[in-house]
Amino acid sequence: MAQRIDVKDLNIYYGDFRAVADVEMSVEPRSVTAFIGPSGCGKSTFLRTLNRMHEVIPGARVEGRVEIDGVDLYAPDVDPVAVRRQIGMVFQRPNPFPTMSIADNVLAGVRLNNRRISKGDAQDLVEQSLRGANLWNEVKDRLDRPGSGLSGGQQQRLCIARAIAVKPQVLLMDEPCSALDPISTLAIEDLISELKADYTIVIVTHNMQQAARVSDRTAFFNLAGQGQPGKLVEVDDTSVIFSAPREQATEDYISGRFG
Ligand SMILES: Nc1ncnc2c1ncn2[C@@H]1O[C@H](COP(=O)(O)OP(=O)(O)OP(=O)(O)O)[C@@H](O)[C@H]1O
Repeated sequence: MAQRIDVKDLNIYYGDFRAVADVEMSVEPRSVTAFIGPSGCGKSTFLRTLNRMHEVIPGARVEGRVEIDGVDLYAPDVDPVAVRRQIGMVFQRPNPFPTMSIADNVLAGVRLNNRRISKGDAQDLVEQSLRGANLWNEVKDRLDRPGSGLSGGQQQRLCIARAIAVKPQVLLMDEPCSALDPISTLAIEDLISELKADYTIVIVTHNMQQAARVSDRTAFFNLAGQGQPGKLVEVDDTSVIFSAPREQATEDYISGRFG
């Protein structure tokens, strides 16, 4: 299921404003890549171009290429809805459908995709996805209760279960732990490490320890100045970024000198 991502000469705009400039990078299948950098440097914007969510905003567009296993996501014959199905996204705040049951929350994406599914298959998929998200044991006796009755950390794992139920090839996570307590955060981090066996994962995080704990590769983004676009400064193995980065700006950021 996991796939490779190659980004080539990508420029990202909101109307006339170029928010991110000239990104070139690759993400290996079955790996976790963390995006780090100061606020406003374009990490979330860039993440959203990897499943064509960026262009949902009026006036927003990209130039350049994002290839998934060599296929350009932005080619004219590519259906953006199909792209968003292949490439799942988990957001900062857990966003289960509050009145929908836990089981129906897991199936929500599958149903939105108009996939017909028998009752038995649906039950299997609910179990498999909740197990995949390390949530099954906590909710198996209350699958018909509303998703909003879960704790924040459980809700976030429910959202991950919903994302993996559609069997995506890539999972994008935009600060998935920022609204969670430390125990739930560790649960999500463990889960990310397990999911890496099947998925290509990209995570935006403000938490440097988290980047160091969960990711194989880290990409550092920065702003050249006010009103300037964000740029990818360097991407390397996480151990290298945190011990011997090539760029002074990276060193300054990870050592807490700015950002
Ligand atoms: N919907 C939008 N319309 C116009 N400009 C936007 C929009 N969303 C973000 N921007 C701008 O794009 C730039 C990058 O923002 P983005 O949210 O991607 O940065 P970020 O690195 O993820 O920041 P943070 O760490 O604070 O979440 C910023 O200048 C921001 O103001």
